[in-house]
Amino acid sequence: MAGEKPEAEIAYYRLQEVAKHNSEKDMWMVIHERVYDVTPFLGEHPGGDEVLVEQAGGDATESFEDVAHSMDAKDMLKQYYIGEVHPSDRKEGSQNSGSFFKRCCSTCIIPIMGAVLLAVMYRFYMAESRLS
Ligand code: HEM
Repeated sequence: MAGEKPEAEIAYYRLQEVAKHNSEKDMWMVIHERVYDVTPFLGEHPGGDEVLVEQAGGDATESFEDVAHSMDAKDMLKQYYIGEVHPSDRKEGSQNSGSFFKRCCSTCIIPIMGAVLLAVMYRFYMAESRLS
């Protein structure tokens, strides 16, 4: 599977490079920070060529997700995978960017802070009720 390639084998592309491949003879696009060469898919896409042409050379993540493509469609992406967006061009907070630790921290910090606050309040409450 694409995401399982060892780090050294992964090809990284700058968005500037992806943008050059924007014709019907040579069409790349980005979906979730991954780069796909969809040239062979033109003429085969059940949603038509027009929508692909509109996204040619750009980031098609939003339009791809807006259509709520099936699992089969998501599986098909693998066939066209050629590499990843260069880390310097990734959007902050995107699904595929940042380390696991960074992503986990940003989602876990609020519940953890809430739990700590509750524990402190509980201890304070217990100490008060023992005094009275
Ligand atoms: C390589 C990328 C893409 C693949 C592999 C792909 C695959 C597919 C497949 C298999 C379908 C049939 C329905 C399904 O199984 O979900 C479909 C439908 C469709 N796709 Fe894509 N698609 C891609 C990119 C896009 C993009 C960038 C758009 C932009 C809007 C798009 C728009 C649509 C539309 C409008 C339909 C028709 C939905 C319907 O009739 O219900 N697709 N696509």
